[in-house]
Order: sequence, then structure tokens, then C-alpha cells
Amino acid sequence: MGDKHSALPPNWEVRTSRSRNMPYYFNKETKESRWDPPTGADVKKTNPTAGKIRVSHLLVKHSGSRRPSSWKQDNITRTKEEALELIENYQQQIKTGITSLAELALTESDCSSAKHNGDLGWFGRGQMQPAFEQASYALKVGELSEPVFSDSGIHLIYRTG
Ligand SMILES: O=C(CCc1ccccc1)N[C@H](Cc1nc2ccccc2[nH]1)C(=O)O
Repeated sequence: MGDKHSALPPNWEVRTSRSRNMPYYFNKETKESRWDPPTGADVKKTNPTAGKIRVSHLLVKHSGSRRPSSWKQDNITRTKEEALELIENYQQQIKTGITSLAELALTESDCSSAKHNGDLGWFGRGQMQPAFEQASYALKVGELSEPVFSDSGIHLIYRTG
């Protein structure tokens, strides 16, 4: 990449400078312009979500959770088995189309992300608990996970980006 005739990275285009009567390169996303063709390194710089994914999740905590407390309940005493029954019930409601994960997370999730419909934003490798990361990266965009067990409790994960 980088020679004058190869395809340009995403968001870059060739324009002609009228004052110098010569081509220059313009990035429509960052509005950057330059005389030299952009290289692969430039793509990394202008693509902040490269390698990252975005998910929403619904967390049901239980008495064995790392922090058995949430915005919903000061002291969470349900058992792991009871938490799994709740998660499986939510999973069915979402799969049958009765409701969505975003809608359920708002009232039912034990994570503070509940107020954002469970949205965790963009994250890369090494930022979330391993089991959560593994399950999230295994999803295609628009896919719902099976119940995922982490130190925080039991999650349903829906990949959005
Ligand atoms: O760690 C947080 C906050 C997560 C968050 C990220 C980005 C935006 C908003 C919230 N909340 C924990 C529960 C929890 N444990 C998790 C483990 C993996 C992913 C999300 C999780 N949420 C808790 O409340 O104990």
C-alpha cells in the first residue's frame, strides 16, 4: 500500500490541488489532507475501533458473585441456580421476540450498564474478564450468546458492533 496506483485505505480519496495543479490525498472522516499517499499505518491511526467490538449485556448476579450487590438490590442472596433460571427465562423471551435484551437489561440487569440498556461500548482484547471476552468475540454482530458465567455472575451478551 502507499504506491500511487494501489487502492486507497477506507475514507481516503485523491483530490487535485488547483494552486499547485497536482494530486493530494484527503481523508473524508478525519478531514486530513497530505501530499503523500496514505499507508497501512495510517489506517490503524484513523480507525479507532480497529480490532474492537461492542456488546450489550444483561447480568444476573448471585450470592457467589464477586460483588453480590447492585443498583437493584443491596444484598443479592439468590443462588447460582436461581440466577441461571432467570437468565434462561430472559433468553427465551428474547429468542421468541417477546422483548429485546436492551429492553430487559434496563430493568433486570444487575450491572450499572443497565441504565444504558446494557451497552458496554467498544472494547478490545484484555479489557474484560476472560470468559466474557471469549464469549463476546465468538459472536457475530446481531447474535445473542448462551448464558455466560463470569466472576460477576451470569450474563446474556448481544453483539452490536
Ligand atoms: O464492572 C461493571 C461496570 C461495567 C460497565 C462497563 C462499561 C459501561 C458501564 C458499565 N459492573 C459490575 C458488573 C459487571 N461485571 C462484568 C463483567 C464483564 C462485563 C461487564 C460486567 N459488568 C458491577 O456493577 O458489579
